Amino acid sequence: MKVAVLGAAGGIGQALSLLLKTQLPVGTELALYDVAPVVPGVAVDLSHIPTAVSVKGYGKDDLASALVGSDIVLIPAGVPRKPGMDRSDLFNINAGIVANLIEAIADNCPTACIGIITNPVNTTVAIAKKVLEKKGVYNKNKLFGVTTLDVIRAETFVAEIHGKNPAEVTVPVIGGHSGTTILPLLSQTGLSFTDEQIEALTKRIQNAGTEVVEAKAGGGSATLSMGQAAARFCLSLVKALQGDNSVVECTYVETDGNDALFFAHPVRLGANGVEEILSYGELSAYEEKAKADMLDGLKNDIQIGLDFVK
Ligand SMILES: NC(=O)C1=CN([C@@H]2O[C@H](COP(=O)(O)OP(=O)(O)OC[C@H]3O[C@@H](n4cnc5c(N)ncnc54)[C@H](O)[C@@H]3O)[C@@H](O)[C@H]2O)C=CC1
Ligand SMILES: O=C([O-])CC(=O)C(=O)O
Repeated sequence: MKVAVLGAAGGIGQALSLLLKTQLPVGTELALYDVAPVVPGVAVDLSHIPTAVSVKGYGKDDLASALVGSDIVLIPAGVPRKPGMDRSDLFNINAGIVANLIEAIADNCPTACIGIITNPVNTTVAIAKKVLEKKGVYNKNKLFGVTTLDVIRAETFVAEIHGKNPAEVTVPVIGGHSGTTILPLLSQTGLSFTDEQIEALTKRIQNAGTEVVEAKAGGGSATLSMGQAAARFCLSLVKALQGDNSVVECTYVETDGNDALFFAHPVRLGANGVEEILSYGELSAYEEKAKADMLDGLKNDIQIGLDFVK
């Protein structure tokens, strides 16, 4: 098994790479790529941790070598938000970065599962689809927008309110990954909430990225919690690729278009990536309305991505 992290020297990239070095199965190869000259150093640093996962750093001109043979490619490359910005304000810089990296994936490891972290996720995943299609290697079962951070935040905040261990709480989060497109399904937690709690919790989960951006006061956005979220997603994918058919994660994937072309759903993973897109079940009236209200915005975000690739 080979896992590549593109943008590995960044805030997310380093946290994620540390977690993967310590948690990937024995014998895994971890390839760390970044345009920042520190990346070989990050790899040497991690290589001193005594686990049976080999780590190698790849600089700016070595993208092809980093990618060849990869089974999973995770992409946290790109710029993060500063206070006052929306995720969509990152489009101008990050769209081109993602498109170039995806082209290289198409050329060097066209059958890899790709997890896109770079914002705006609602749009960058659509860019990836188009680039892969143009290269003739698109497989919708292997392209994922990583929305796991919304899930772990929802689990944390719900556990806090109910005085529970977060490990015992499950909250599906559907839709997209920005503002109101993030839709936590509190009705499916098996726990009860007042209307006021539902309103406040939903808003907190939707604005949690901004909560971090403001607290970091110009120093970036969520990196450590995102590292944890991406590691959870990657380890689930590894398990599934190795034959476990029972792994379910919420992730932003291409759907039949019932809601929008891309929509985060609970997804059963397997040896070929998406094994089955699971129904998100019945929504409460509050959730139905929240979904109806955000769909046009999400579809617009997706269209911007599709239109970006000529
Ligand atoms: N999906 C999600 O839930 C989340 C997504 N993000 C997004 O993740 C991205 C990265 O965030 P951070 O790690 O905090 O930023 P960062 O600035 O700390 O790291 C980004 C890294 O990407 C590298 N990079 C830039 N262009 C590159 C290229 N063409 N190829 C390879 N590497 C390249 C930079 O050198 C840097 O090391 C941002 O777009 C951010 O908005 C952040 C948090 C959550
Ligand atoms: O808010 C941001 O810009 C980063 C992000 O996607 C998150 O933390 O959910």
